[in-house]
Amino acid sequence: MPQTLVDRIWDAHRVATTPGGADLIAIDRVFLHERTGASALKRMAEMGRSVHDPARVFAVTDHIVDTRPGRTDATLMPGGQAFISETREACRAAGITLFDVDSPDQGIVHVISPELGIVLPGITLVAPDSHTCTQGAFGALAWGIGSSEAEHAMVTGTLRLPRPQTMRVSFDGALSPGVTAKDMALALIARHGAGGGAGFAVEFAGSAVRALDMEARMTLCNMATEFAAMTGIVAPDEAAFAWLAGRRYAPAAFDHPHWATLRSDDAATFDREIAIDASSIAPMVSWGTSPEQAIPVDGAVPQGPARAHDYIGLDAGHAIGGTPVDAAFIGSCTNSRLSDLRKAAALLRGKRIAPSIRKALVVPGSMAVKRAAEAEGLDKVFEAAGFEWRMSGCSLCFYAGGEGFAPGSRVISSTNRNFEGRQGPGIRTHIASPETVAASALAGAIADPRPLLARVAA
Ligand SMILES: CC(C)[C@H](C(=O)O)[C@@H](O)C(=O)O
Ligand code: SF4
Repeated sequence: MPQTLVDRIWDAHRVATTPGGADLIAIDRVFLHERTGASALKRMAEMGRSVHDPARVFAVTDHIVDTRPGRTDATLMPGGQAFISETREACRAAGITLFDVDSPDQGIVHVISPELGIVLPGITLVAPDSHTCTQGAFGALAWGIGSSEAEHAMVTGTLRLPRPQTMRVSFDGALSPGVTAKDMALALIARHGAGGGAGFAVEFAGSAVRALDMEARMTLCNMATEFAAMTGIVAPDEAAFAWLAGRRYAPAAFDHPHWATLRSDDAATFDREIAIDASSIAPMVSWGTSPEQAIPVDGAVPQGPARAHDYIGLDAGHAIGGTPVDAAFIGSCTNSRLSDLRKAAALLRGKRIAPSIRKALVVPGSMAVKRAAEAEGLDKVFEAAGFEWRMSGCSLCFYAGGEGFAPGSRVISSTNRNFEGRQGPGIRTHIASPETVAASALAGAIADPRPLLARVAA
């Protein structure tokens, strides 16, 4: 019978079907971070349970770490210390590889897992973090779980859960210049709702997805959780195999016939199909407090819930372009990889951000991204433009205390979440691509990157 990619990976990992109808699924990798992983390990230790196979479990400190240059244990974020020391102790006791704050491999969990070749096509990978879906870009079934499920996965090597429904989102046609994977994700969520993917594992397909490089596919899959989907996945192709080959935990080559089977059959049927014309998408920016409240950057704020208008301070009918911003943030597991930084730097080269911008940060997704960017001189471009150049971590994607934007700030941000208080109490977040963040930082107001791109290209 013709199968979807998700069903194929599911069936290959199904250990049993339980009486309630849920399946017991073999879990190939678990990735922990200090914010949610330490507690899982601690509870396991208290109950006298041990990790089934420590070689399949990895951990990183990324969420509540200082990202200022020269960070040490003494400069750890307030609130982060306990999580970090518990993670260190628990990983040591359990024999789990930890990429700690001082490791050259440190970075945001979903950035370093692909970089190190820990995620692989066709595997199941879980992490107690909602953006684990990022890693579906490589054709893995990768999804976010809770801490207690993480305990179950570590102790038993399995998880019990119902088979998700399948959805295919096809983007066909060509993206216009200046339109990115971030805009594809925001357009999907704006058109079909922040709850549109609930209950589904979403396969992203179509010529516009095939045309994306691996880093852009990660951006697209990253936002599957903002669509309420269990996960996002892209069928792995030569681009995926080439990107992973030779990485530390990956096989040297992907030439076994098995790898070629990781796709949906032509005749496979999905529980739901959505088709989007990629050429209809413009650079997007969120105007409100949900990712579905996103509009083309040259559009006007529509009528939405009163509470969203009040929080964000923008009325219906207001042109979003030209809205003054106080801060700019380039980073997060959505958009902090080398290609993201290159694209933002290309717009900022030789220019200065507006004097009204009070805080502007570039936070590379990993120390490896940071080194690669520095080797190309991107750090100097950002600093000359007025951005701070940071160490890697989640930073102000996620207000973890200890560092914040000035009270009341309106931030243009390459992150994935814009709910009330996400980047700090009262902070108003507009999510967009790194290109739109760069253009807006230069203008001191939300700005369309396309005119600037055209000038840079000329
Ligand atoms: C801290 C963690 C549990 C959280 C998540 O799961 O998403 C964080 O990464 C986030 O983005 O809000
Ligand atoms: S970068 Fe932001 S969204 Fe991604 S894992 Fe960290 S806190 Fe979550």
